[in-house]
Amino acid sequence: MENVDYSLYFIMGSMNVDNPFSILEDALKGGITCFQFREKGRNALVGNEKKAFAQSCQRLCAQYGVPFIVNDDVDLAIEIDADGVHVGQDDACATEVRKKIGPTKLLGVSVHSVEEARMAIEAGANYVGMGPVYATPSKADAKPVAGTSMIQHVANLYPDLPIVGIGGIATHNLGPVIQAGATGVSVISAIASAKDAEMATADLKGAFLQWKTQKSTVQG
Ligand SMILES: Cc1ncc(COP(=O)(O)OP(=O)(O)O)c(N)n1
Ligand SMILES: Cc1nc(C(=O)O)sc1CCOP(=O)(O)O
Ligand SMILES: [Mg+2]
Repeated sequence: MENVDYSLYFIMGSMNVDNPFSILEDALKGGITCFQFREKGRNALVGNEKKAFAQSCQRLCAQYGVPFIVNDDVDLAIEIDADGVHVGQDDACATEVRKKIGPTKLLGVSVHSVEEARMAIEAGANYVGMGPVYATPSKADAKPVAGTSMIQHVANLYPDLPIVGIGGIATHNLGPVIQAGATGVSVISAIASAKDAEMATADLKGAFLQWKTQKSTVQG
């Protein structure tokens, strides 16, 4: 899959939200550019229920031309022919995942250092996720807050590597993430916990475009 737009990357599962399917639909209407199906933790669906829900989200994403990426579960991603898979440092080995999914599916890898970024590139990652930039309410086992300095470091070293900032990102604090060199931002709660998910998505998109324009104007 080529020319993926990572600018506004929404992550969600069925846990902790009342109507995940309608939130996803609102997020798609509002303009998300990538979606990650992240079904894990307490109250997460398993087995056939998980697969059926994943497939309904996948069909919806396809209607909007938005890539559908599965978190952690490489076998599910292959079984339902998802557009890609995202793995962290404690998940399946990225090199092995690339071998399993083949050359065309998207591979995202969470990284926290230059060395992890280098290894992700070697493994054939299409993009990396870097966080938590800010404190996050959505991941109990998140690493300590990292800010934006490592994003800036990795972006300078690997200018062609798409970087998605993640963790506590919202409209009001998205600017420094883009200024540091991130290609896009990934969010859960800024959309999933919003009163109006479509409007929240449109606001995030507007803020992203504003900061991106400002960055390219300054860079010339
Ligand atoms: C885009 C993106 N970046 C980072 C992560 C975190 O992945 P991981 O460290 O494997 O943690 P879990 O999400 O699996 O709990 C991500 N999912 N997406
Ligand atoms: C899934 C995930 N991964 C993180 C990381 O730092 O790797 S932070 C995170 C949760 C992001 O949710 P919210 O936008 O609500 O903070
Ligand atoms: Mg993971």
